[in-house]
Amino acid sequence: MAVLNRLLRARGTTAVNSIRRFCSTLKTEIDLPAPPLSLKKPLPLGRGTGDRNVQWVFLGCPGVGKGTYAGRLSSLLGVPHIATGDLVREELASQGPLASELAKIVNQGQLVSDELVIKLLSKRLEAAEDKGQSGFILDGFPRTIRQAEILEDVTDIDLVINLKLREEALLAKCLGRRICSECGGNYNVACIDIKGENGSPGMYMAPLLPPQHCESKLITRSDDREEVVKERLRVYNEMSRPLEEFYRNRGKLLEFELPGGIPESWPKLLRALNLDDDEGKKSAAA
Ligand SMILES: Nc1ncnc2c1ncn2[C@@H]1O[C@H](COP(=O)(O)OP(=O)(O)O)[C@@H](O)[C@H]1O
Repeated sequence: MAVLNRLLRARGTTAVNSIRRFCSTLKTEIDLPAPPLSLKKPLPLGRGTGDRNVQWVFLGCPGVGKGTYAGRLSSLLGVPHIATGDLVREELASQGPLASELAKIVNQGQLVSDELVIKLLSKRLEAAEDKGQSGFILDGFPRTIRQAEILEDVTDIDLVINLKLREEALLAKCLGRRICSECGGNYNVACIDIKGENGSPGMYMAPLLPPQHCESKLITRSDDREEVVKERLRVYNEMSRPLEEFYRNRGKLLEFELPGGIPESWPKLLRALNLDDDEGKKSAAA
């Protein structure tokens, strides 16, 4: 990890080479030219035999549903879904030396340091590599321009999906989030029903209720409290929103406005990604 720390202090050529060496253990094919990106036909990008798997990123505000759609696409495409928020929470739960400092940061809705997130992400990518997995769908990383630059130095990202949802739904979705403490299933008890007015359409998102055997084991994330969610939304706008421009300038950004809940949004997302004719896989992920 000293290599990463050096890189984070000075992103000079030597440091970049160091991280390239480091990341070559992750088999991220640093020197491969990025496959030509066309949002009309983003697939099959690197899905053929002997080629690498997709390397995608999900952007979007807290509560937008990055985890839900990244998870579904990861099952569909057979690539690991890597959520840095989950990695941070695992580190917190491990009660290691960093746990109490981390808890303070996360529960105030702030970002943890780039150094720590990169360390956790590198470990996770190494584990994926050890399991013979290739490609990834990143969710929650990068979250700052600095993280995006570091990622760009070490690998090619094919596509960045920017999920968008009406502002009034975001807070309610975060506050409605529930996790089963036993099986880890993610649910949402919020029922979002925005009436259409003055020409703007209404929107309905049904709750995603847990099965009966999970009902008594539901917990709420400690950072899904109203004041913390509002701070996370503010931090997102300040630190992460500039990533849209960063990836738009590179021709990698796919903007996707969620039209409603999973039943309406999932087929439309598949269509936007040119995955909709793959019926077998679609049902496998449903
Ligand atoms: N890439 C990152 N950089 C810095 N902090 C991160 C990153 N990813 C996750 N975190 C930390 O973990 C918390 C939870 O992340 P996540 O589950 O992705 O939340 P959200 O629902 O806000 O998208 C964040 O508020 C932040 O403290």
